[in-house]
Formats: sequence, C-alpha cells, structure tokens
Amino acid sequence: MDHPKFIDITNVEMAFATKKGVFQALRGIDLTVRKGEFITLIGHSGCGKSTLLNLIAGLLKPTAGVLLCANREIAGPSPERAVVFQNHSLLPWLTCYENIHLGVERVFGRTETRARLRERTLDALALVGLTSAEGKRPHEISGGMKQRVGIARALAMQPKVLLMDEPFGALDALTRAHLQDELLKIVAATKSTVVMVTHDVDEAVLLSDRIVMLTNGPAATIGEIEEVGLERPRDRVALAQDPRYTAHRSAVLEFLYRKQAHPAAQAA
Ligand SMILES: Nc1ncnc2c1ncn2[C@@H]1O[C@H](COP(=O)(O)OP(=O)(O)OP(=O)(O)O)[C@@H](O)[C@H]1O
Repeated sequence: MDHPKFIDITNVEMAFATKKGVFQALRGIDLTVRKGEFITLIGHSGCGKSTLLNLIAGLLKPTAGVLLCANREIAGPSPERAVVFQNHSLLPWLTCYENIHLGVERVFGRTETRARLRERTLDALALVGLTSAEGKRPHEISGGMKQRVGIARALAMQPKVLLMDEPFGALDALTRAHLQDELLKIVAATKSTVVMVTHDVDEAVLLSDRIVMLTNGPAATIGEIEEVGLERPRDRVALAQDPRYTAHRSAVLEFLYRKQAHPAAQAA
C-alpha cells in the first residue's frame, strides 16, 4: 500500500555546535512527502536546504524532532535513500560501468547473481542514455554525462527516495535543460519519489509537484508550499506560454524576492 506520508518530518530542528557557540540552522520543520511525489526545496543561499536534504539522507541527525521514511525512523544513510550531489562524486579511476556497478554490488551483491548485477548496471546506463560510454572514465566524458552517471548510479540501487542536491547546478543552461527533460522522463518511468534542492525557479516549477520554500536563516523554517498542479508529461516549450506556469513562477519569485528578500539585498 502507498504511504500517504512516505517521508514524514515532524518538528525537526538542526543546531550545529560551532566555535562561536550553537548555530540554529533549522527549526520547526514539518513536511510530509507522498510516494511518487517530486518535491523541490528552494530558498536563499545558506538558508538550510542542504541541511534538510542531509537530514532526510541520514547524513545528519536532528537535534530535535523525528524523520520517518516508510514508517521507519531515519537513523543513518541507506541505499534506500540515494543521494546525487552537484559534483557527481564519481571515482576517477573507475569506468562509468564500474562506478555504477559498485553501488549495485553494495546493495544486491549478497543476494543476486553476477549476471543479474551486470544486467542492473547496463539497464541503469541505458536509462540515462550512456550505453556507449560504459568503458569511459570520468575525465573522458562531459560534465553533463558525469552527472547522468551519478543519477544512474543512484537509480540503479532502486532507492525508495532519490535525493538530489543541486544536481544540475554546475552545468550550462542547455545541458541543464536537456537533463531536466531526461529526469522528467526517468522519474515518470521509475515512479521515484524525489526530493531535490535547487536555486532555479524555472527548474522547480518544471519538475515539482510541490515547491517547498524555506525562509532565511538562522532558524530557517518552511515559509510556504506551492502546489504545482500542471499535468504530466510536461513540455518546457508549451509550458513557457501557459499562464498557470507563469503564475507558479511568480508565486515563488514573490516569496524569494519580496517576502524573503536576501539579507544582503535588504542591507543594500
Ligand atoms: N556542519 C556545520 N557546522 C556549522 N554550521 C553549518 C554546518 N552545516 C551547515 N551549517 C550552516 O547552516 C546553514 C545552512 O547551510 P546549508 O548548507 O544547509 O544551506 P543551503 O541553503 O543549502 O545553502 P546553499 O544554497 O548556499 O548551498 C548555513 O548558515 C551554514 O553555514
């Protein structure tokens, strides 16, 4: 059965111990994510987007509150919650195939045959359109291709949740648009639940079911949530003319640049 609250975050707070004392990064975070939902986290630099993603990943432990995934407490990192980072983090001495295979082996190595592990790895490469690059090492492929390998590696582990921290942040606009379109297709095919950090308002509207907007830190919290009811599949060219797209975009821009104007901009 689908969990209506697949990820369930209740009253989460994150404080870091620093040399200057305790820094309260997040407070009062309440959020539920449904199975198969695509959520983006948006907010000004330093507000706590990565911190929230890392809490869901289990890479950080909250100083208060509870995070659940499929009714179980998130107690540490797990392949059921795979993370894709901005800098793809591939091992440079391994080929694309080997980079993906490593993750596959970690998750399925004890229970499945070598042939099945190979099949899973090749399927993941095909899913991101990189079959022909299987024997190449990271320095032999473009930034966009590296990021696709990172996504393939995460998806090959069949995670319950795909967590992405600005996965396309370092790419040029055209490559970025292309990978957003690919991600839309992949997520439609795999029905993955996704939580993604982004700075890009258009990316958020194009991809999300809901856009979670964080207030400025310290002690950042969820300010507003924008429901994006646009039907799928979504086509970026058609959407550019769609008044509903413009309205969602304006709502997020209004939040970011009027209600939560960046402290540096307010001071100017
Ligand atoms: N380990 C840590 N120790 C102390 N402070 C931290 C730590 N990690 C994050 N912070 C602080 O918590 C706040 C939130 O950081 P975070 O990286 O989550 O922001 P962000 O919204 O992802 O920023 P950006 O968009 O610039 O990547 C920042 O003020 C940051 O300095």
